[in-house]
Amino acid sequence: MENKDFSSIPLLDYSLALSSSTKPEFILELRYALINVGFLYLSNTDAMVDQSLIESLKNYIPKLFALPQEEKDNIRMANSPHFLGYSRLGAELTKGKTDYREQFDIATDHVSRWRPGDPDYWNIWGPSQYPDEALIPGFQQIMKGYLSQVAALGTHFITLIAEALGLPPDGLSRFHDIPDRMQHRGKVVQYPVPSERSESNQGVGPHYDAGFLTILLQASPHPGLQVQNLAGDWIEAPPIPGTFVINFGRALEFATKGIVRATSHRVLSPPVGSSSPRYSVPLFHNIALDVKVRDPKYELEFSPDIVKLRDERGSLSQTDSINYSEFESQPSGMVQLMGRVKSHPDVAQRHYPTLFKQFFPDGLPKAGFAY
Ligand SMILES: O=C(O)CCC(=O)C(=O)O
Ligand SMILES: [Fe+2]
Repeated sequence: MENKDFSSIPLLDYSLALSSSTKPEFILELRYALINVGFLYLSNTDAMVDQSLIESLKNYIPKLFALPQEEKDNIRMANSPHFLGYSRLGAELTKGKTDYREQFDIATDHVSRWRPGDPDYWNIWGPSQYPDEALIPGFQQIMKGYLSQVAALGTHFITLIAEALGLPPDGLSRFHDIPDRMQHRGKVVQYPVPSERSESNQGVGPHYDAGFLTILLQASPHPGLQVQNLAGDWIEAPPIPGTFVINFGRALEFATKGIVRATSHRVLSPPVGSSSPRYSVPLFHNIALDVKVRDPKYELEFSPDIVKLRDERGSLSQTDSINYSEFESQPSGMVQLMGRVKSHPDVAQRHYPTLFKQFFPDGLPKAGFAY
């Protein structure tokens, strides 16, 4: 039998999707990436995301992390019921090991619609915290522009995903509210160079992403991102200039009955002795908070030839990542809230005390467990 596993990550040219003569070719390549890989590189996205915005953002990132510790702590995540803000190095565990990264969670602009009495999970979306403008002039504007353009790219990309799965372009729209009522979560991440004595090179341990898709900017030339194929081997996904990396999350996998692959991935720290940290900016494109992906009202019908491609692919014999099985029964917002409570217990203790006690009956652990 032909081997359906992957040993490299496909590169797709977004501009092909924008012209009717080349779109069918793009859709076929996307179908392969969705079903067989779960990851792809996307080039030529300038119709949606200004290259100048990407360059300015890259220039700001080292300055953002170089802010005085006190200023970073002023916008710490614990201030925010929306889990948006700064997390110090070593605040999260994945698979029981500390993730060696420092990060700012910053989302697209959104006003929380939560009022007392509403479900808690409505409150995971809300305004971001930015550093004082005087400390890093212009960053806020660039970051907001970047997030909103990349989110719009994601919204268009989802129509292409629908087509690649044999659905009409709006075939996945039931999972989203109108764009103005959605929030998508970005992160600016620094993976420091470990010291000679460090026992671990875990930037972030093996995991799946939760939502529909993640659009990742590798903002420095370091390798380190790795993707796990069906055989369990780790395939390198080094930065390719002028591209985003796109991968699919558990919500899309559940919503498509396993046709789309959510693929396990991890990041290794830069090698000891590297001259600079690795930087990345993922944007996690969300689905609406109230959607229960397994509710019959959201069930999708796929043609037999698409289902056949899934069945021929086979399934993962073993994985290093286990998470988000809660999508079987819970609304998407609740799945996200539970994930956040586990990874940021200090934030949960302050803003969601009842849930906190459920997950941490013995009180605050030293660090959260991310996945
Ligand atoms: O930093 C990266 O390249 C990937 C990060 C990642 O997988 C995540 O934060 O979910
Ligand atoms: Fe990830």
